[in-house]
Amino acid sequence: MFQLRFTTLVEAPLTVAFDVARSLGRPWGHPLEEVVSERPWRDVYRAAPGSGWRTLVHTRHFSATGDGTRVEEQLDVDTGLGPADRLLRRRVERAMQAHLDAFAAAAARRALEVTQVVGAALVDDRRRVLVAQRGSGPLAGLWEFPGGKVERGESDLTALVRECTEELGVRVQPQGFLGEVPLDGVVAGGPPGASTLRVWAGRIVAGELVAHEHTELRWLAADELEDLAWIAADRPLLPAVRTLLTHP
Ligand SMILES: Nc1nc2c([nH]c(=O)n2[C@H]2C[C@H](O)[C@@H](COP(=O)(O)OP(=O)(O)OP(=O)(O)O)O2)c(=O)[nH]1
Repeated sequence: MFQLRFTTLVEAPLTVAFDVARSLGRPWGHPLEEVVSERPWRDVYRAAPGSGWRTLVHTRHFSATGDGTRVEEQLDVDTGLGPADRLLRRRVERAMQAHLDAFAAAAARRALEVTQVVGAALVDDRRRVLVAQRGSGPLAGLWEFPGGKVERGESDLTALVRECTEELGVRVQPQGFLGEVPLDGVVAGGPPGASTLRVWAGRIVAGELVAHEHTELRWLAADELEDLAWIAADRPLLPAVRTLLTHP
């Protein structure tokens, strides 16, 4: 019996890392059956009963970070053949390393096809967050984090600073990463994984706030977050914003 763990940081949003991992399969020939699939957070596969393995379970966790998606994998293997486990372990380890390098490269390539939106949860000295009401388009009237689409060749944080200057007339300093949500079908329709929103905490460091593109700007305290008419896709990020405001 042995257990192997691998951690890979992939320069791609969650949905892309998850979908590419699944399309690549695994570096061994034995077919596995899926027992859990929670896109884009987690999946678990195991060798089917009767396949000859006493245990073969492959668990993957995907989590968003400021630098991309962290993929944590665990393999639990028992051939039931004692010493054969040791040989197998070395082979699986080598095969997995090469496989994970290829996975990271493939996911980074696929990420280039995704529309990435960045948002800023800007916090003031009174522990309030700035929210903005969209003025036009299908989401007009709903509230969001200031921000916008990352342009080709631009980093997420460069885009965040640029968008805040364009939309609000201020210079912001991004701080900790707050989270990521899929925007499938929200930005431009498109297939699952076609767009994502990644949000950072931040502060205004220069300039006077002006709503250049939004109908209205508001500063909200933690207990006012829930009642706002948010773009629905943003709601899963609210607990992290609340934590930011209550435990700075
Ligand atoms: N800025 C922002 N956009 C969001 C949020 N939630 C959400 O679904 N979106 C969607 C709305 C839009 O479809 C898309 C962002 O596009 P945008 O039109 O603001 O981007 P942009 O400023 O780069 O505009 P453009 O160049 O396409 O005109 O992401 C959010 O919290 N903030």
